Amino acid sequence: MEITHAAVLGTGAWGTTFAKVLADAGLTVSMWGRSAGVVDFINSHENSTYLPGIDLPGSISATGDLGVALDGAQMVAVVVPVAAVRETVGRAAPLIEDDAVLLTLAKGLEPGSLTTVHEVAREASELPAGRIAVLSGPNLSREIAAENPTATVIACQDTEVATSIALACHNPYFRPYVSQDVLGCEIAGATKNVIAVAIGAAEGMGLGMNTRATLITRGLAEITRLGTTLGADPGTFSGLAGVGDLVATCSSKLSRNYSLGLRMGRGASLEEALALSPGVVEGVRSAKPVLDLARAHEVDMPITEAVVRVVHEGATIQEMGEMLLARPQKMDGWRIELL
Ligand SMILES: NC(=O)C1=CN([C@@H]2O[C@H](COP(=O)(O)OP(=O)(O)OC[C@H]3O[C@@H](n4cnc5c(N)ncnc54)[C@H](O)[C@@H]3O)[C@@H](O)[C@H]2O)C=CC1
Ligand SMILES: O=C(CO)COP(=O)(O)O
Repeated sequence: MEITHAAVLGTGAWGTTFAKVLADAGLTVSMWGRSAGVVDFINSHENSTYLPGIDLPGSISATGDLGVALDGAQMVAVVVPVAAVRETVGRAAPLIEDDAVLLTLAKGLEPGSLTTVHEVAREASELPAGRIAVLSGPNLSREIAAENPTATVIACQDTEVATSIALACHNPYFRPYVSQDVLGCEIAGATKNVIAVAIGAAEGMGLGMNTRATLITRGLAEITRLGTTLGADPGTFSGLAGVGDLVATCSSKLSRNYSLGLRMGRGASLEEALALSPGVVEGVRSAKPVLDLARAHEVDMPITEAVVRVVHEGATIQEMGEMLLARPQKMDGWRIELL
């Protein structure tokens, strides 16, 4: 199936950037958003609220009417925060064209249900799993909007669907790879945000590159442990959606998760750090669901656990550092696990 017209639900930083990616790949794009002011900005070719300074192509239009946005769309990209996916997809479902495919771009787990975004979208839309794909990778929106080259992963049970979507969003600065490991991509995307909060905090406390490299490496270990226990492909975690996204998110002040940790490491409270964030900080929202999921499957996730203690249980950043360093060493045959 050739996709030439898409709807993008969500007019935040990533939704607007992804609409530009699609437009620069030759599609016409109809965006839907709940804020009339942001819709007007997009129709005047700059989303001054979420993506100031970036000219948007004329092939992007925006509306507050979901039916108008979805009319004729062969692909529906869902780019709202995780907490809004169920409601947004549920409202969109009756209006989605018969053969259209759904693409989810949010990264996190739904609190309470501990469900991945793909699963939430499947439940809310009642579409078969093979018509819902997931996009995840090292995709800091601001860099992509500035047309810095990057790659990503489009994962779907149905490889033909993933390939159609990959062809639709491939442009000179955005290169998609195709995978069937939907679960692995989703677990990688949800968990790296939590690790980024810890790494930002370490940086904010003045710790250096060795600490960062340690936390990235051990973060990847705990992410991979959870993913593979749940049935994901271990290879996903050494690819773009795994280590690729982890490194990007844990190394850039453009990341909201990393920046939140950074501010807290420098002394801000959680509330102060959240108030300064330009958008949703999924690592704070997903930390507890990720830990609950890990505990339900008896998977050890010490860095995630330390973040949960800070963002939900009132521990200080200093206590978080102590929690990680004071962990007893575990002997696993000839190996010593330090974190
Ligand atoms: N910004 C980035 O670089 C990237 C973000 N993501 C993920 O994409 C998702 C969205 O992120 P951003 O666009 O950056 O967030 P954002 O905070 O910049 O924008 C969120 C958008 O969703 C809308 N929204 C929130 N609740 C809503 C609801 N109940 N109904 C309808 N619209 C609602 C807001 O009005 C806003 O337009 C998150 O899960 C994020 O982790 C993934 C990759 C890159
Ligand atoms: O997912 C992202 C990059 O791939 C964006 O990360 P933040 O939500 O931390 O900005």
